[in-house]
Amino acid sequence: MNLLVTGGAGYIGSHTVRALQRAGYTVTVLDNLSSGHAEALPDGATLAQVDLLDYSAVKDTLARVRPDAIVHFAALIEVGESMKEPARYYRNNVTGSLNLLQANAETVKAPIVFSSTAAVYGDAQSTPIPEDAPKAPTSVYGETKLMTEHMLNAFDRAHGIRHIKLRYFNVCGAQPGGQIGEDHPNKTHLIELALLTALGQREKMMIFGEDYPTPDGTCIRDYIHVADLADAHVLAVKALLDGAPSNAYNVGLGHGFSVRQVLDAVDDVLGTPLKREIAPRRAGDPPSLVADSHRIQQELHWTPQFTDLREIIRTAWDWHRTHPHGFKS
Ligand SMILES: NC(=O)c1ccc[n+]([C@@H]2O[C@H](COP(=O)([O-])OP(=O)(O)OC[C@H]3O[C@@H](n4cnc5c(N)ncnc54)[C@H](O)[C@@H]3O)[C@@H](O)[C@H]2O)c1
Ligand SMILES: O=c1ccn([C@@H]2O[C@H](COP(=O)(O)OP(=O)(O)O[C@H]3O[C@H](CO)[C@H](O)[C@H](O)[C@H]3O)[C@@H](O)[C@H]2O)c(=O)[nH]1
Repeated sequence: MNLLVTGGAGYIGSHTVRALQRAGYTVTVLDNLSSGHAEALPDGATLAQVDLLDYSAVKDTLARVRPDAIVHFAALIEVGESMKEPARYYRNNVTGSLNLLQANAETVKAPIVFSSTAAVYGDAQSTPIPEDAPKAPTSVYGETKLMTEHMLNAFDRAHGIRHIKLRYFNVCGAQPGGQIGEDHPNKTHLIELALLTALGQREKMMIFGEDYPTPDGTCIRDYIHVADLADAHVLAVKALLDGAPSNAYNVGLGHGFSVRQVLDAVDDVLGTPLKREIAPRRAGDPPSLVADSHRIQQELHWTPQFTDLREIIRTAWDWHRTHPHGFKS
């Protein structure tokens, strides 16, 4: 079976491409390498260096590869940046996704697994958050993902193209063995920044807000290991290829950790405390996002292997200390 993976040269994509290959799929990656790395691709994966904003190139790639299913990761991903540069986010994430959906509808009509996000829920009214909770993104990034979800629904209704939306919570860690890991050009993710601070590349860790309505005043998130998330994609692809109807699944562990608790866990793994400073809130950040992931566990039989935050951080640390400058190390 042939798969097209958009954004497969990125952090989550490159882990998932490997998991899909291990499950027996042949993978072509469509990526413009704006934040991904050709070096992150494993042997056997073919790279089509194409921008999703180039409609005819996307359509040509689909017509040539003729995938049985598509996994769609390609996007800009930063909550804070999306508030400052909304046009770039709407164009890349919404128009880019629309190009993919329309080109697919005009060619192979392959089912799609889509990278959605906990950010579609915004300020959640209850926690943990089930899939049918109200969607009210607090960031442009979250809005672009919710708009893409709506487009997927419309293409199912109009063209019978099925999809699975995977709403990831906070993805972290690295493939055990230290060969690939997180290397975003702009470093914004909490754990990646903390570990780069430990390597001396940053002076201190900033805590963005300590006046949130949470027990210690800092934001709460649900941290999931990238290898477990990659497995969720393999299960979603299999389900679609077996004829499953469209659906949405949260992917998280169901445990919330505050920014302070995450930094405490990083200190434990490093065996030494990082310097911390309180900074103002970052625009667009909801106070708490914790997943109710029962649906994917029950329906797709997803079972996370990494359930201990310190163990997850240790896998990320193995990657960063052996690749202090990412793929350029
Ligand atoms: N990292 C997280 O914690 C997290 C959480 C929830 C959802 N997500 C979603 O998961 C997906 C992957 O995230 P990631 O952390 O691996 O990010 P990433 O930046 O490492 O990967 C994104 C990939 O998409 C490519 N890309 C971006 N725009 C493109 C375009 N117009 N055409 C072709 N390729 C393009 C980039 O070059 C990159 O390889 C994204 O859709 C993101 O929104 C990530
Ligand atoms: O130096 C830092 C970096 C982050 N934070 C805080 O740590 C928490 C986590 O921030 P991240 O940037 O690591 O992750 P986000 O929750 O902002 O976003 C991530 O998870 C979301 C889903 O929950 C989205 O999908 C998004 O793509 C992905 O980047 C937030 O409260 C943030 O304000 C800090 O205090 N200091």
